Order: sequence, then C-alpha cells, then structure tokens
Amino acid sequence: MEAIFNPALPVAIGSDHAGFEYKEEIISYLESKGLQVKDMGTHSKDSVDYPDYAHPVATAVEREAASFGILICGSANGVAITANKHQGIRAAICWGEELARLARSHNEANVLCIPARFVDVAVAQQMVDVFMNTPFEGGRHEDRVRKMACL
Ligand SMILES: O=C(CO)[C@H](O)[C@H](O)[C@H](O)COP(=O)(O)O
Repeated sequence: MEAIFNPALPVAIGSDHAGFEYKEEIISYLESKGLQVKDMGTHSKDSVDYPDYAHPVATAVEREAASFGILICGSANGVAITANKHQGIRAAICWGEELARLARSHNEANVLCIPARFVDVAVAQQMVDVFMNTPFEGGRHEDRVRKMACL
C-alpha cells in the first residue's frame, strides 16, 4: 500500500486559537520541504470555535482536494469529534510517533489531530512526518476500516 501523501495535492491544515502557533510551525516545516499547504485558519491567537476550522479541513479531504488533513486544538478532542462527523473521514488523535504510525497502518486515518497543549512542537512535527509516510497495512484491517462506515 502507498503512503497517504500525494505531492500533486496540498495538505489541508486548520486549528483553533489553542493550536494556532503549532499550525504556523507545521506550515513552515511542510513548506520548507517543498510541500503545498492549504491553510484553513485560524489566523491569530484570538479565541475562536474549532468546528469553524475542522469542517473545512474535513471537507477538503473528503472531496479529495487535499491528500490528508492536520487539525490542531488544545486537546484535539473538539477537532477530532467534528471531523469524524464527515463521511469518509477517519480523524485520529495522536500524541506520539507510534500512535501516528498506528493511526495510518491500522486505521487508515486521513486526518491527524494534534493536542497542542499536551505535546511539544518537535513531537508534532515528527508525527506529521510519520503520518504522511506510513502506508495502510490492509490485510486484517481492511474489513475493520470498511465496517467503520457501516451504520
Ligand atoms: O478540543 C477542544 C475543546 O473540546 C480544544 O482543546 C479547544 O482548543 C479548547 O477547548 C479551547 O479552550 P479555551 O479555554 O477556549 O482556550
């Protein structure tokens, strides 16, 4: 299986105020690697409501206008809950490299949710690298992922 990252498409990223600084750091990091980034906001540390940023990122991924999504808020709970309302979105909260790897290899996650108030920015960047470069393992996980969407 292939990694989720597709250089022909941008990476969609969004945050609330709690994730704003991490979002800026991650955008610089991705751009320094020559990747295209679609920044869905927020654009300052002023208090905002995370669904206003999580929905646009989820929509971009759902419509295949982005190869994958990154969402950042304080705990990552709000953005993950919001993004997972979208059909076809599998948003995973990760706070370490191994969780980011498992979110991709076992769960075929397509949105990485980062809790900015609980991980440092270096860990956040490592998770982005691991997430975008880890392929879905398939096999026994295929049916499990398929059944997630069977309501
Ligand atoms: O997921 C969240 C809320 O469910 C996020 O952690 C928000 O970033 C957090 O709630 C923001 O909190 P604040 O007190 O308004 O800064």
